[in-house]
Amino acid sequence: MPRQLFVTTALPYANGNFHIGHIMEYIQADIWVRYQRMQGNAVNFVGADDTHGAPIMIAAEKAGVTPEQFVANIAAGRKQYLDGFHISFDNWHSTHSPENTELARQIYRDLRDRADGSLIEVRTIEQFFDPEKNMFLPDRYIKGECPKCHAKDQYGDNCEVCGSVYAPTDLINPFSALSGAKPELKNSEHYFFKLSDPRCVEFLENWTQDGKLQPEVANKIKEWFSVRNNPDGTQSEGLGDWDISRDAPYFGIEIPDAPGKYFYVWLDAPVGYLASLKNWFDKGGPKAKHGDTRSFDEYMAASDTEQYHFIGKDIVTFHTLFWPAMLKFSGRKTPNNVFVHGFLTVNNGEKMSKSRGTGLDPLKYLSLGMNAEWLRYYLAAKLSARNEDIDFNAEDFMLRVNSDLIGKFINIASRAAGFLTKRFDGKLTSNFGTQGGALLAEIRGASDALASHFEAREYSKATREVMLLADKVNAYVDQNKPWDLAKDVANNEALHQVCSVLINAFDALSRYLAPVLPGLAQAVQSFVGRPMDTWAVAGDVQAIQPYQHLMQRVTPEQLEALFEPKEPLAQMKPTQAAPKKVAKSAPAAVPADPNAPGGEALAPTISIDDFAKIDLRIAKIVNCEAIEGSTKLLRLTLDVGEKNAEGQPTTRNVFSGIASMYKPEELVGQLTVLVANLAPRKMKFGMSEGMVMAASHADEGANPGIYILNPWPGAQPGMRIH
Ligand SMILES: Nc1ncnc2c1ncn2[C@@H]1O[C@H](COP(=O)(O)OP(=O)(O)OP(=O)(O)O)[C@@H](O)[C@H]1O
Ligand SMILES: [Zn+2]
Repeated sequence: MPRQLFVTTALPYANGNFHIGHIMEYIQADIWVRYQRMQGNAVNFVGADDTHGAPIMIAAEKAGVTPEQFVANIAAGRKQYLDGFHISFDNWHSTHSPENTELARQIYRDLRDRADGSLIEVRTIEQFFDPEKNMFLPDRYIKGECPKCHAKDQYGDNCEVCGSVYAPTDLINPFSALSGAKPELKNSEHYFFKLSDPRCVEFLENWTQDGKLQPEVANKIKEWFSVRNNPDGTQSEGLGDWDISRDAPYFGIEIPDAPGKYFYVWLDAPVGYLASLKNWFDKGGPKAKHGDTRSFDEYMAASDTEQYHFIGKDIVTFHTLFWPAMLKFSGRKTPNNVFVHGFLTVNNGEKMSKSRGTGLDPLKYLSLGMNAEWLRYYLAAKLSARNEDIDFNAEDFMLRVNSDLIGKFINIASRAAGFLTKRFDGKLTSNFGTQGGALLAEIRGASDALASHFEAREYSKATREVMLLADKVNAYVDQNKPWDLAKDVANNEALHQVCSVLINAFDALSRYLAPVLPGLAQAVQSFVGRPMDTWAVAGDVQAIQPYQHLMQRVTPEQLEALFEPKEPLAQMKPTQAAPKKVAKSAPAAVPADPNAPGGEALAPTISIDDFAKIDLRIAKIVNCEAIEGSTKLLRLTLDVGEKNAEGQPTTRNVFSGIASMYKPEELVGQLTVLVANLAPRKMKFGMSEGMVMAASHADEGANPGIYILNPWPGAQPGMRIH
């Protein structure tokens, strides 16, 4: 009987595009799903955008669009990433959908209306309210002075300077980060899920400690149940009740029979797993895919349906406490397991960040022509079932792809295929000889061990095992030297034998790696003429098609380009002959067009959201110096109205290619315009922390000159330009 598997990845928050951390999670889940499908199991693998909550509402307002439009724009960008990295979701949906609204409300009603006593309670709480914006403020939109170390401009829940944790009401001189107004304390009725109820505590203690979770995860959770003394002298209570409501205005799902109250985004986010699955069932997906004619409700009620969630370590509480309790006490099936992974860092620990735009840009990776399967293989080689961080290291990446994946594995096929095609019409023999027969038996005998590694998400063990087998195959090649055998037709039979062993070995190893390398597996399927999408295939390869190159090596230039920061325009100009390396990464050169304004055609239309991504600020040039060793650059010291944690004013260092036009002393004291959120860039003379805007003609030969912008008097450093 095939297993019935319902598999999800964490729903990405729709406030930005995917970063490489998301892609890692999807690759981890996709490998598992593909392995299960190869075993003949019926998998429904779904994802969705997590769309609700204050951050999205506020981001949409800033961008000048409705929240619906905002999340629709993000959704429209998802496909290119998922297709690009061969992520085989069956369905992608949204938490802003009729299915999710209906399911979230039903789960809530079921919790509220329990015959053995409601698990929902309404309580009045005191909260900060922004009188200008007319809304209650989420913790992260309240700022003020830290009550412990008195650092200014700290968030409402914790201090980034001294690390202490407090309530927003403890802040000294609090202000709204949205309007700057002084927030007022106001009462509001909130809805709570009574997780501290003995029914919930007992259930969760058992659910989290019965051995299904990863041991390190289960141990961490254990702490949350017990009353304990904190280092700062306070006492933690054990499992507390969970505040599941927010007041209007809020982008979310309205709570039934509670006008003006919305579900907190984390209440309806995991329900999105079910919503996406329901949407997939309602569209007839499972019927078309595995002949499953059941309804969504029937599927979820069936005792053999297994439910698994792949998530990152930052969202364990939601998935191992709140989510199972919501499901259990609304009378639904609880997850069979939650698989937790660590974070991906890039080049020795640099943490991924949406806002700073650091790390490894997945779309840039693809646009450089880098093979998605290199990344899938590399991550597989590092991923285990443990909740631990892994690092993407460029050198290690090149080594594993070029030496292991291509050098040890792919090359097996190319070493044998030519002889078979030229000398034996592509036909293989099943007479493998003693040594070859033993080698193949060993490789084929590894099938169960490899299967259990994939099942247990021990991908690094699986890839290591495959590479050890590949080493044995390569040792066999070196001993039997097909290129020597080919020199004398008297050795024809031996040559045929050796090459047939190699292709059969390659066939088996390709199948073992098929969950990791689905694109390669498809190419190998045509090459060896038998399926690569089932785990077990009996018999031997009979014949091959002429060999076509299966995979390129990764080049140092590709990796260099991948991590090269983008070149800001004004820093480049005026440059007659830019060094080659710089030119390569510069924005696509615009051909001079004498008829177009300024000598270059207008760039394609952008939306107001695109524009909103660029943060332009008024900057005061407080100092300006020529740079020894550069005839083009000036070093500007800019005041953009910024302060450090201690409240001291800070300045920025920016280089600008305007030395041909301005003397440093003429610029000191002037106001100008800075692109303030451009990623900092390391230049020969130091870090450049932004870009000063300047105008120039595309045809520098005929229209030389570069002119910086100068706002009208009255503008103050730090003002945003809209
Ligand atoms: N660097 C990372 N490595 C691996 N997984 C990550 C990384 N960053 C986030 N994730 C995972 O991505 C999933 C979805 O996260 P989400 O979209 O909320 O992204 P996020 O980067 O945490 O952004 P935000 O701060 O906006 O919530 C979660 O399972 C999270 O653990
Ligand atoms: Zn502090």
